[in-house]
Amino acid sequence: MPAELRKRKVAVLGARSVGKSSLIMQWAEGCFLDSYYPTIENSVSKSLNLKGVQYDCEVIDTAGQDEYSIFNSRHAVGIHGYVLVYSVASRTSFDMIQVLYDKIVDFCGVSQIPCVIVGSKVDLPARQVPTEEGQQLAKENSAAWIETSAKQNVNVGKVFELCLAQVDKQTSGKQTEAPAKGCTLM
Ligand SMILES: Nc1nc2c(ncn2[C@@H]2O[C@H](COP(=O)(O)OP(=O)(O)OP(=O)(O)O)[C@@H](O)[C@H]2O)c(=O)[nH]1
Repeated sequence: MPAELRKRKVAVLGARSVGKSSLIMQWAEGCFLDSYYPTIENSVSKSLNLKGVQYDCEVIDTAGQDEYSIFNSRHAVGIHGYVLVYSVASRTSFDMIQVLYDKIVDFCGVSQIPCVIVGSKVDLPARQVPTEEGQQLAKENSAAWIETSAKQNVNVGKVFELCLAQVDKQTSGKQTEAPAKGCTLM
């Protein structure tokens, strides 16, 4: 019997240079680049099979945000789930996570969104954001949470597995079409 198919569109957001593109590239292509090229916008597709379900994923890599960035409706319309990335070596990027989360729920008119909060670059020695603070932020927003290194390929696959699980948890789990308008309602 063919596996059940679920189509999922995921947006990856966060401050500039936190490693969004690197995370996606490591997940999709299995490679890492030390050089930095600011993203305008990009999308990557990949299929994966989890517990007998086939997920066809489209992942949107967005340009780095700051608190003054205007929220782009393309990052909410038709999106099933979110990956919000900060660098554990940047307190400013961590502070951006709640700002971004609030912008998304405000735009969508919902109280929570299927989301995984990611503390990236754990291989760097100069940590500014303790593990517990990341976990606490996720708890306060009913989000999943994980720390990663795209450079050392630590927990990269788990990011997207957690995101897909959050989507299934917060929707019927059966939805295969992206929402036609706005976010998935909670
Ligand atoms: N040490 C380390 N460096 C990383 C890691 N991930 C990304 N980088 C580096 O951080 C810089 C920025 O990475 P990008 O993936 O381009 O970051 P981004 O968030 O997509 O950046 P914007 O496009 O500006 O939003 C690059 O020089 C990467 O090589 C990591 O896990 N560890």
